[in-house]
Amino acid sequence: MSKTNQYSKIGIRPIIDGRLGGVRESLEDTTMNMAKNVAKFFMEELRYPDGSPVECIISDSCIGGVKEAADCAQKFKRENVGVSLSVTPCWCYGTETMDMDPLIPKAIWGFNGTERPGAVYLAATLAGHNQKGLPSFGIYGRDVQEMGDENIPKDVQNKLLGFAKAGLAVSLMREKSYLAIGTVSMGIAGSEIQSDFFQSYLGMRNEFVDSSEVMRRIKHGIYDKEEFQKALTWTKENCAEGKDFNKEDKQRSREQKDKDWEFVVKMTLIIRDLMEGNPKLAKMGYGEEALGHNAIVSGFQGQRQWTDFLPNGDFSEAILNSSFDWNGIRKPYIVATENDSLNGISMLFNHLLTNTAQIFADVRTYWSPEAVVEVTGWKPEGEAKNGFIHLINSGSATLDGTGRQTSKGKPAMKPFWEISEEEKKDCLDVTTWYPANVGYFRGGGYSSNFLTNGGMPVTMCRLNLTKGLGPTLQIAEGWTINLPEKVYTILDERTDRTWPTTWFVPNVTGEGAFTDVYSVMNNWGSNHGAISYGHIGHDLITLAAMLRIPVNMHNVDDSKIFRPTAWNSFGMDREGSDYRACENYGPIYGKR
Ligand SMILES: C[C@H](O)[C@@H](O)[C@@H](O)C(=O)CO
Ligand SMILES: [Mn+2]
Repeated sequence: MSKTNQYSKIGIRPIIDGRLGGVRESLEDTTMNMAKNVAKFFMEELRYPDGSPVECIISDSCIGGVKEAADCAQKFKRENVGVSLSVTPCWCYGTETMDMDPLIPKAIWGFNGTERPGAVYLAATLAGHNQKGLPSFGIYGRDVQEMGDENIPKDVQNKLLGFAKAGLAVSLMREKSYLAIGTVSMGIAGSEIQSDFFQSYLGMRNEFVDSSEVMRRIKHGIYDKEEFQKALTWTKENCAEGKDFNKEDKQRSREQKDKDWEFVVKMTLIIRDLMEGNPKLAKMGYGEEALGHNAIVSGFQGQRQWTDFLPNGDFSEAILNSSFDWNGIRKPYIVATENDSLNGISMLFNHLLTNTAQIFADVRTYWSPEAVVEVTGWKPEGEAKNGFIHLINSGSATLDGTGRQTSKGKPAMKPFWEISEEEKKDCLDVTTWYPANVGYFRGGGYSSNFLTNGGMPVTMCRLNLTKGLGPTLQIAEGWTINLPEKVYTILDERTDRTWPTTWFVPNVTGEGAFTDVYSVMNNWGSNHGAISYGHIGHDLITLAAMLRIPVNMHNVDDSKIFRPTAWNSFGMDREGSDYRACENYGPIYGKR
C-alpha cells in the first residue's frame, strides 16, 4: 500500500507524575501498562474499512512534562496519528502534559483508583482543555478499581470505543475527496456541492468531473478489458433480469437491452476507477486516469442530462455500494445517487462508524394505519400498528440492504469480512434487475428491486445545510419491518415496482419530532436518508460533536450520549448546549 493510503493510527499517551526520586519510578510500569492494555483492547476491537486491525502507537516514554509531551507529538506526526488518547492512573501536571494539537480528536482516561488521584488529573486537564479551546472527551469509570488492575471496566470500554470509532472516522475522511460526477440532479440542493462545508467541517476536498468523462472512457475503451469480460460474465450469471413493465411500444429491443448490460457494467468499472484509480490503466498508457481522485465517497448525477439518453446509474451505484461484485466479497464503495452530496456524507458517516454498506433512499411515504386499511383492507398490527415509512429510490441502495445476511441468527448487514459466500448469494438471488422505467429514464438501464427483510435494527441519518446556521445532523433509530405479502404488493405497485423497498419504523418517544411515526417523516430535512445497520445514533452524536455539527433531532437515550466535556459549560439542556458549543468552536478546519 502506498504511503498516502495508509490509515491513520490511534496514539496513546501515558501520562505520569514527573517527580523523580520515588514517585515517578513507582508509577512507570503501571502507567505504561495502562497504555499497552488499552492499545491491545483497541487492536482487538476495532478495524479499518479494509478489515485490518486498527493500529495504535504509544509514546516512547511516559509523559511527565512538556519535553516528553513534545517528543510524543513529534512521534505522532511521523506515525500519522489521527486520534489521541491520554491515560493515567495518577496525578500529573495538566497543561504541561496535555495534547495541544487542535486538529486531532482527543480524550483522557483518568483511572478510578484512589491511592493515586487519576481522576484529579482528568478534571484538572479537562479544565485546561476547556480554558484553551481544545475540547476533549473525559473518561472516568464509575467504580473504584485496584491499582494495577488491568481489566478495563465495561463502562470505560464503551466510552473508549465510542470515542475511538468517531475519532477514526474524523481522521479517515480528512484529506480525502468527494467526487461529483456531473452536477445538480433535478434541482436537488444536496447536489449543489458546497465546497466550503466540505473543507471547513470535514477537512475534505471536492473533485468534479463532467459526466462526459464516463462517456469518453467508454468510447475510448479506458477500462480494464479483462476485468470487463469477467464482470459481464458474472453479471449475466448473478443478476437476474426482470420483466419489462414499460408499455410495449416504449420497450427497448432485446439487442438494445443486451448492449445496455455491457454499458452499465463498463460504467461501474469507470466510476470505481474515477474514485480510487486503477494501476491497470497505467499499463494501458493512461497514467493520469490510473491515479483516480482520492475519493472516499462519490455521487453520480444521472438524472437528467445523462439518463435522458443513456442507461441510468442504478446498476453501478447499487453494485458499488454493495459488499461484493465479480471480484468477490469486498469493501463497499460509497456512492450517492442523484449526486446528493449531503446524503453521500451521511452514508460516509454511517459507513466509517460501522464498516458496513449503506442504503440510500428517498423518504417517500408515511403510511398511516388508516390509509393502509383504506388501500389494502388490512389493519396494521404489531410493529406496524402506528404506521410506517416507505424508503425507496432507484439506484444507490446496497444489495446488503436485502437483509439476507445474519448475525446471531437475525437479519443483518455486516462488515464485508464477516459475510459468507452463501449470504452473498442470497443477497443477489433475491434481487431482480428490471429494465428501467423509461418514463423517468429515457436511456434505459436496469434498476435493482428487492424487499428489505424485517427485523433489522437500523439508523437513518441525514446531514442538512441551513443558511445562517450551517450544517445539522438528524438521526432516527428504528427497525425494518415485514408486511403481509399482499399488502406489500399493493403498496409497492402504487409506487415504483422496479425499485428496492425498505419498510421503516422509527422508535418513537411521544415527544417532539419523535411524537409518532408521522412526525419523524414530517420532520425529515430532505428527500433522502442514509440507512445503516445497527443502532448507532450515539456514535453519530459523538462524531457530530467532534465535527462541531449540532444534532437537531435524535431518539437516542440520554445515558448513551457522549460529547466533549466542554459541552457541559454550555448548559444543562443537552440540545441547547450542543448548538451553543458547536457555534462557539466553529468548524475544526474553518480557519485553515
Ligand atoms: C425517478 C425519479 O426522478 C426519482 O429519482 C425521484 O423520485 C427521486 O429519487 C428524487 O430524489
Ligand atoms: Mn432520490
